[in-house]
Amino acid sequence: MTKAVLGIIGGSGIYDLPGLENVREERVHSPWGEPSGALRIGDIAGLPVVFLARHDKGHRLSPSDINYRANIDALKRAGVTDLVSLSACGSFREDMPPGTFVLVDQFVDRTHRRESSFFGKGLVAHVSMAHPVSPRLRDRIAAAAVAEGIEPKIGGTYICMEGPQFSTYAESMTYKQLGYSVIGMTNMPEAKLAREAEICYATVAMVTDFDCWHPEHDAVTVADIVKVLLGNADLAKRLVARLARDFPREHEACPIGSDRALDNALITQPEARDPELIRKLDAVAGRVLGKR
Ligand SMILES: CSC[C@H]1O[C@H](OP(=O)(O)O)[C@H](O)[C@@H]1O
Ligand SMILES: Nc1ncnc2[nH]cnc12
Repeated sequence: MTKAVLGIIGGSGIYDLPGLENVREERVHSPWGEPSGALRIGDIAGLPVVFLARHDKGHRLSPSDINYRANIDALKRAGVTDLVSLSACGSFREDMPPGTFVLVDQFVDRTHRRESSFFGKGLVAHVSMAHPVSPRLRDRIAAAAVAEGIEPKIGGTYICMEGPQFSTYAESMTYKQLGYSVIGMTNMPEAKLAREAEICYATVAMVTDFDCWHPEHDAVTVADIVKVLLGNADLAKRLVARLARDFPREHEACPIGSDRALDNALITQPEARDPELIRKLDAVAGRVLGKR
């Protein structure tokens, strides 16, 4: 049996988790570089919870500057089994106006200047991303949301753009016509890396705006986003408190195998593996490399 440890990545507007008790700050040194900031490690109602502010305190880091590999590696080292991403996003759907919490089930990755894998030369691995969100974790988030009086939208596609500029009108119209639901700048490669690290991952995409496609709304600005963000952030913190209270204390096996994603993913023969890369993978792939 593995002990459940809930990880929370706070996005824009979420730089702290007030309900966290017995907190200690830990600066984890990762072989993948510097995480966004110190981990805040504590518990909520007895459940171990680890919080990381994606953009760091004061929103110091832009989406392209975040070291996603170091963040996921640090969370893995802290024992995180289940990871919830709290993320601001724009919406392409009338039925998902600002204030809506969308529990997305798909991602499209349009980022192009980020390290997106722990693997590569010296140890090649191909994990499945067909179903990037862990359904059981998402169901638990949905139940916690409902218990807090939030009516989440279940399912949707989050397109991740590079940013930091918002989309052009033509891009926004294209994404809408392609049937995507929401847009943000951070959940990729985060979700890919969580999968490689065998951490169950789910996103609460909190709508702050209609991007720029909507004929009756002005193009998005940071000032508008911040206004909506603060309300969303308060609700998100309540959601997390409820989720933690009701979370099982033993990690539940993921029905789609997110927590065993490396079982059939490594293709490089043992004799062709790079010992230096294997060393760096001690946390992420320790289960299959025999390091943990
Ligand atoms: C402040 S608006 C744009 C910014 O907000 C979102 O961040 P996060 O996903 O960390 O909540 C979006 O992805 C952009 O980084
Ligand atoms: N419209 C938008 N585009 C990209 N990221 C966002 N984050 C919040 N709103 C966004």
